Amino acid sequence: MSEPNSQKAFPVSWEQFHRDTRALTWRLTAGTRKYKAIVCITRGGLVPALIIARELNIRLIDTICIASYHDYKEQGAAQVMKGVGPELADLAADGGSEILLLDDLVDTGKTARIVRDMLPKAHFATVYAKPMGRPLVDTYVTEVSQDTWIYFPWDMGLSFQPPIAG
Ligand SMILES: O=P(O)(O)OC[C@H]1O[C@H](OP(=O)(O)OP(=O)(O)O)[C@H](O)[C@@H]1O
Ligand SMILES: O=c1[nH]c(=O)c2nc[nH]c2[nH]1
Ligand SMILES: [Mg+2]
Repeated sequence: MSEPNSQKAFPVSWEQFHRDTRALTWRLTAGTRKYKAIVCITRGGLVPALIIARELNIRLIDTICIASYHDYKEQGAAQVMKGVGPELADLAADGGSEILLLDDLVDTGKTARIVRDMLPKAHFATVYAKPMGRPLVDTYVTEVSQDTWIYFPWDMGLSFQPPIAG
């Protein structure tokens, strides 16, 4: 879903994102699965990848680079610009059972579907999830409604807020 159609705003600070991503890591460690590598979906997945790699002491990190083209009303075609690199070929060979796949959020599930097709056995985790994409995610922290736009700290800056009473 693209921003102009959304009615509710869910702004996230750096501190909150860090806290929520740590909470995601706790959830991931509750299971018995161990990961040898992280694959993050650029660009939004780069930030949770840093935080989770630090917490889980994972140093093998790769990207899947996807560009989505948005028009005014809805998300357009998505193009995979880069898949997993040759260094991860062995880990990807069985579908990625020892790979942790990360993104900042799942919305319509379009991006998730592409990466799940590429690594069907990887564990796919996001910090936030909207209902349409939620069934495609193995672990997430916070669900927001489909008509909510999540504002990430890297997209925002400090600005004047008009008084609520006008
Ligand atoms: O479930 P979907 O509807 O596919 O939406 C979720 C994707 O959209 C955002 O990325 P975006 O394509 O905006 O690119 P970015 O990560 O480079 O900001 C977000 O980071 C997810 O990757
Ligand atoms: O910053 C963003 N917030 C969102 O809610 C969203 N959904 C898809 N892509 C998104 N990007
Ligand atoms: Mg993204």
